[in-house]
Amino acid sequence: MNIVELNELRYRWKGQSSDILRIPELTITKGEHVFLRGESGSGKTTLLNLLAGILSPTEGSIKLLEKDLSHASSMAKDRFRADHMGVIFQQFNLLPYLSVVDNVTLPCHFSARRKKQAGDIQASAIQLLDHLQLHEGLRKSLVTELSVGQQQRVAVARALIGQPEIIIADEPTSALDTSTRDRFIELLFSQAEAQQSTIIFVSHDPHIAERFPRVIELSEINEAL
Ligand SMILES: Nc1ncnc2c1ncn2[C@@H]1O[C@H](COP(=O)(O)OP(=O)(O)OP(=O)(O)O)[C@@H](O)[C@H]1O
Repeated sequence: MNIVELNELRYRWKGQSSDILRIPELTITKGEHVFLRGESGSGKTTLLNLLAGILSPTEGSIKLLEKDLSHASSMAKDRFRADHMGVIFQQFNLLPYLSVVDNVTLPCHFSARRKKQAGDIQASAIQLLDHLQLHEGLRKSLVTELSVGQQQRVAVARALIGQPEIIIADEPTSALDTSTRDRFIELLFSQAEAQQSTIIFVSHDPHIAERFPRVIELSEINEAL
């Protein structure tokens, strides 16, 4: 099954005279772990935002799970993201006034599908946090009391809860030391494999790229560069 299908995709920022992205074709299939590589400013985050439905293509189509979402309303895209995507961005977008566990269970409050798949959402959050080796004593803490590396793990648990089909991660390991980074990747992979999720991962770290079975060089698929 194709999880992502791009066709003749173009994206141009408002006020710019040229496209930042022009991708004739890209297909990512179920369960693939894909690493997206490219120079700073080449459009990696822009592409992830298009996939996540935060931006809309200037031209062309984006199909996710075989549904064409290019011209869907923002509400429909928000719904789709809540139901089918776990997103980890550079700024983790954790809610400062909620505890660690409540941040992790958040997607289940926006998506009945994710809630159903998680089952007991508190237990599911705790299980994910345990897998990610977040100290038990921190579960009830506010996320503002956590180190950046600990916050990254909370963001990962939140992305994985309720078994979304697509995990999108933009530089999620930038604040981790090498051993925590390696453990983080192991856990992301094993969790994604257990739930058959597709991963699309952006990072500047060449050691992480080595771990991915498929590396996409943005310059090779993007004719706008
Ligand atoms: N909100 C915006 N409005 C206008 N231009 C933008 C906006 N966000 C990004 N850009 C431009 O789009 C281009 C691609 O940016 P993007 O963040 O996608 O690159 P990137 O490959 O993720 O870079 P990095 O590796 O440094 O994070 C840059 O030239 C940037 O200036």
